[in-house]
Amino acid sequence: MKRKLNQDDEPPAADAAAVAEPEKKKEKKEKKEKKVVVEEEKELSFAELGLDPRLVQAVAKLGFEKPTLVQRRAIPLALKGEDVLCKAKTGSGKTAAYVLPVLQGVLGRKKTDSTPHTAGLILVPTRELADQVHKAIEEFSAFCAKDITAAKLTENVSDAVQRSLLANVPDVVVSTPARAWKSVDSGALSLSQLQYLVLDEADLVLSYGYDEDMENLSRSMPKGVQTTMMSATLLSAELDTLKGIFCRNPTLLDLNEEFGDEDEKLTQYYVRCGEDDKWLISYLIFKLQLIKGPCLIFVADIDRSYRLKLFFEQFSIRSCILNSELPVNTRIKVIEEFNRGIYDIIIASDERSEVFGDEKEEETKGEEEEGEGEKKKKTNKGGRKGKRDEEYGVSRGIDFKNVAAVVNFDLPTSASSYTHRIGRTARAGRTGIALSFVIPKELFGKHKPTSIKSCERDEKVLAKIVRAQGKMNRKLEPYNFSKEQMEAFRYRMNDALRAVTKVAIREARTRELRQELLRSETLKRYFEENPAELSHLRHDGELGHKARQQAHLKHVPDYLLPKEAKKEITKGSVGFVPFKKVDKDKKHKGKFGGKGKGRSFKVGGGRKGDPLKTFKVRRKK
Ligand SMILES: Nc1ncnc2c1ncn2[C@@H]1O[C@H](COP(=O)(O)OP(=O)(O)OP(=O)(O)O)[C@@H](O)[C@H]1O
Repeated sequence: MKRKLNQDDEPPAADAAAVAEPEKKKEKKEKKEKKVVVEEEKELSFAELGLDPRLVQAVAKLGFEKPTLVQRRAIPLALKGEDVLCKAKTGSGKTAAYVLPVLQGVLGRKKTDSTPHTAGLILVPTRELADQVHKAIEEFSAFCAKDITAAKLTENVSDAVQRSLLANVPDVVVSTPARAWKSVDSGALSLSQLQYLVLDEADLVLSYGYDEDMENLSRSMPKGVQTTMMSATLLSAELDTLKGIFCRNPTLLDLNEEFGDEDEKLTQYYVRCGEDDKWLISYLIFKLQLIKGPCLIFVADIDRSYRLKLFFEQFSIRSCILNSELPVNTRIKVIEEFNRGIYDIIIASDERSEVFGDEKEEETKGEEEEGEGEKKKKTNKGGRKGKRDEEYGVSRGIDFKNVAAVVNFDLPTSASSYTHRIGRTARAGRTGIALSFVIPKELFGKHKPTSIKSCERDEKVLAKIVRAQGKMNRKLEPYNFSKEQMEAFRYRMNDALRAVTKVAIREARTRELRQELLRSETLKRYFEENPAELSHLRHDGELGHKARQQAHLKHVPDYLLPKEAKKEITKGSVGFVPFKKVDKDKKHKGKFGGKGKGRSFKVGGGRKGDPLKTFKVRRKK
């Protein structure tokens, strides 16, 4: 925050001599503070932050013209050797803010000391995030030749492969705490000469059931390791815990407070509606393309994600699924391909509350208590279930590119989950929309087939979300759909819902899993040899073998569309949404402009060239 100098505090003349000395000091201090302001206004370049020219060259290649606020503030502190605890909004560029100083440190050491040792450890809560951070390190060190090596420990490889990876003594290691500790414990990774420790999504790293691993790791590190911790949502109690474990005397940067109205690029809406209405509205939004561009839909659990996908398939709306059951390679590839513009819709199950069922209440309670008392330390060890990957997560830290909208089909159970989910859009200064469905208390449980337990507290959670967003100078606005016009589509929605039975969901879930496992393992080698062919493996194909197919639902007949012009949901469009599509090119695009146009995906040679086709045939034999 830019500080104003107070010029009204002139001391009385008689006291002037007595205060002369402190005054001088005060002036000096004020000058110093002023300098900070001037520097801020000047908006230093990456080079002016004191970074190595090779790193500056790399960020330039990535198209980063100037450092973001968090980079301007955190990088100089880290370069000075200070511990930093930083709270800055989602998508504000925290990755570069902590990676660049670590790389700079490694480069600096290599000038005088060429003995190999792991100098930097970056801990993240999920494997998806580890993959992303590892890629960022590779990009930022693109001009450092072989001076910087990095490894991630989150791949599905055997212990032997992991060992050989670490035998090369990478300068920087990216991992989840559990995998880092496993490697340290087995002797494959040595932290004895560690200089830099980073905890990204620091609050989650601690609350994910990693506390024991973190304590073990902290005991394996030398004293005086420089520590940086980042998150968009750090509570004061969490900060205290983190400080207690790792930091000497950290500098706290709370940049969320410096974020003004005028910087806001995210528009947030919520829709209060019945349990079945959200299926109806979602059908209309996506069939009539009221939201344009790539979209992320969050649902409460895995079954729900398949249900929504199968429901959409009834209307020929294509989507991909992300959940913790899918192999990590598939998950990472879906994210990559979404970022390349291959898919329009991802349905992600945000299972943190499902996997750590017991924690859910505690988390919400903790937020209620925020500011009043200590947030309880979470213990998640007991809550883990089934074969799901405990290190799965896509609402935290993942840099989905160009997401036009985040739809909270099911509202999360806490305000901080909401902040991270909606943070997948409006990143890096872009605009975006968040739309959340909220089930009012009086409508909860009224439509049994679509009712889920987590929505019972929607109203309470919404109140917390509004408060938490308010603290960041953000607001949510109500969005109303015209009930009358929606009604015309209700019977189609009911037809589709009826076709998506529990059996169909179970079958789709098993089938998808089997298929992805097979693709992931069997085809791995083939695609390693033929990387260009990877794009043949689409993840938004149809699952609906068992779901009754109803051709009439695939199109929207003219008579159903109201006369008013169709308007897409955009910033500032609060209130009534008429549905008719105005599209001059309608004739050329098919009656209702079907999915896939604009972001069309074409693989060389169509189905003929699709290796999966042959693969499938072989499997059937
Ligand atoms: N200085 C910059 N100029 C332009 N783009 C940038 C700059 N710094 C980062 N970006 C881009 O901004 C996007 C968001 O960055 P990043 O993922 O580091 O955000 P974050 O603050 O870590 O978000 P989250 O809280 O969700 O983890 C990325 O696509 C990144 O490439």
